Amino acid sequence: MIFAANFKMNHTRATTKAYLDVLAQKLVSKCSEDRVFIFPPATALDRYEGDFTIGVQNAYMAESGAYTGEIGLEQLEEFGIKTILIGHSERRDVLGEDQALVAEKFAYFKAQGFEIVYCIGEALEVREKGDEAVMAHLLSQFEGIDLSYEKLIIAYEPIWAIGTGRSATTEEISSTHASLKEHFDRPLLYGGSVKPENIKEITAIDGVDGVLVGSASLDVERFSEMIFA
Ligand SMILES: O=C[C@H](O)COP(=O)(O)O
Repeated sequence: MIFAANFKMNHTRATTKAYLDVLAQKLVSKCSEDRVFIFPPATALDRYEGDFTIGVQNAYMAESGAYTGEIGLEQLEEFGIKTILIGHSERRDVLGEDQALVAEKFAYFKAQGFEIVYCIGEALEVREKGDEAVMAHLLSQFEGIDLSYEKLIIAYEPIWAIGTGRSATTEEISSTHASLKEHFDRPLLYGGSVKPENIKEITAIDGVDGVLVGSASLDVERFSEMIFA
């Protein structure tokens, strides 16, 4: 099982270090088959000791250059970062990344051999149109994406479940994951209001290979509770 924490724009360099010091101790007794990813804010990127992988939430598709405000390969290499989130709904809807840009980022970091957690998800108005509309939308988010890439992990995150405290139902997760898995043979995570109270139910669903957690990952005790649930 994969447990991924996306801090988004939360935590500082100091609080991330304190968090990871505690997490590293807890993960000494982690199940060997499980993997833990932490995506902290860019200011907290560093080399840390512990049985987890540090990933970057976003980066520009270049080694370095005149890209004000961005970080690229040169900055990631300083800390040995080789894992990246791409296509998160907040990058798409809040920061305005269209499918063409998301696919360009994917191609660049794939070429650099990065492990990529690629995010897809539909808005409530799409969900309300039914399963066919949901799948049509989700599959459109694979345009330009190599689904056979061996370092690809996919995260299905219904936008209407992100940060709302209301996750998708077991049936919604099960049916959507089953339909998605007809299109690729890669690990598929669920994200959207995952928390200690629902982690067991969600990770027990066939077709769920792990979770991508936002809000409930910000506290190391709650995130650890999910890993050891
Ligand atoms: O990347 C994480 C997802 O956006 C889920 O966030 P959430 O757990 O706060 O709903």
